[in-house]
Amino acid sequence: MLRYLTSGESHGQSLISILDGVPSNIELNIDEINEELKNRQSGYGRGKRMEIEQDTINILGGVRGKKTLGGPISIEVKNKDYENWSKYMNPMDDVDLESKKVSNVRPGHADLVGCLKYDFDDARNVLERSSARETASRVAVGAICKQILKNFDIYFTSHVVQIGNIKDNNLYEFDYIKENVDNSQVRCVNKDIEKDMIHEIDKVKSTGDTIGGVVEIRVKNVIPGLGSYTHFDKKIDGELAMHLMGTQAIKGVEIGIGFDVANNYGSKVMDEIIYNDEDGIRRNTNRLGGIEGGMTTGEEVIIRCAMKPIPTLYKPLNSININTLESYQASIERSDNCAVPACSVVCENVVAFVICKYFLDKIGGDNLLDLKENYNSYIKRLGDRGWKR
Ligand SMILES: Cc1cc2nc3c(=O)[nH]c(=O)nc-3n(C[C@H](O)[C@H](O)[C@H](O)COP(=O)(O)O)c2cc1C
Ligand SMILES: C=C(O[C@@H]1CC(C(=O)O)=C[C@@H](OP(=O)(O)O)[C@H]1O)C(=O)O
Repeated sequence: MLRYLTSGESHGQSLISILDGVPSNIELNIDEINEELKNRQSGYGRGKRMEIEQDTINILGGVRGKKTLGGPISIEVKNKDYENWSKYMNPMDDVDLESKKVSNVRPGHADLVGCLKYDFDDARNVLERSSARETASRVAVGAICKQILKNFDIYFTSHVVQIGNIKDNNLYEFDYIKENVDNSQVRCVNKDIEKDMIHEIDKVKSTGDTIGGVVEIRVKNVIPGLGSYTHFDKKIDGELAMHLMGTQAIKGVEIGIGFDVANNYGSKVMDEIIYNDEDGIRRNTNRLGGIEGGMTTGEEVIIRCAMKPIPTLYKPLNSININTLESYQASIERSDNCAVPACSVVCENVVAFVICKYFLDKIGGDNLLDLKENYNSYIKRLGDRGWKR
């Protein structure tokens, strides 16, 4: 079973992930993984921290000569900012616990409940781990998963479809999205709407406020039958939602038309099934986003995620000092103003992990050769039943 763990604090030495369950002989392209990390850092609205970090991975185990060995892969992303934080963050030396202490807890963050639950008088002990810095690890893991799936022509893309109330309601082809997202901007493929989004981010920033939005993730060439209807914890939509909701600041996940299923009649929600000799079994529409009964249908997987506005405001919100219980304004050091574009890259890679996990579960194989043979035999069997790739 494909699984991973991440470890590390936002201003600690490194972020570490261990990805276990990758078959052997998968060739890894480090530049492509680093490109994903760069994209996560680049979006419009990011704060000063991104000027310090230049995320790249260092593979510490599980790979030899650019090919996976079948064992756990350990991945390091160094925090450059550690140089500025070592006297507060060193794990095994005495550290300065006072001068960077966070007592004025921030609404919308894990600060308050984290301090109560883990018995801390310093919210730094909470925020270091709850920080979305951890998403760099998830992107590194997802980027490796993408490289596994590339061997089977399964591809991923994502774009920003909403910033605040500015929406891009158009439906685009997968390749059009891939070619037109600009990582240095908002990752909205419609350039006119993107300008409005940038204007909106700037406007909100000038008032000391923050803004959220919606990202869409697409997966192309997924085979039918990833996931299962047989038990709730085998449903792939459930697992996608868990991993995406487990991403910092994601407050809603929709598959296909999502909440709109409730506004429409059944005839406008279901995707009718058709067959012709040339294309095999197909759908004219894909409103249910490529998942039925907890399984992929073979149509494109379409997922949307709502990201809340960044909780740290330059116009600070009212809160309390966790130790004196006096009223204060929430602490602020520095912060992103809008991280929706970054979140699009994160969610895309989070989805890549889940799709890869279910793909390996369905197809099986300790090495790339076995995987390919099993895959071909499944595709052939589906072909005999009328489904064509
Ligand atoms: C890519 C990304 C960047 C983020 N940057 C910041 C930030 O700079 N400042 C901040 O206060 N929150 C930021 N957040 C959001 C917080 O990490 C998140 O809201 C917080 O950990 C509480 O978790 P929750 O929103 O899931 O409840 C970011 C989230 C993501 C996904
Ligand atoms: C470091 C990253 O994002 C951070 C996520 C984050 C938060 O509270 O979630 C707060 C900020 O951290 P800092 O206070 O160090 O500037 C962001 O920069 C990153 O995405 O790599």
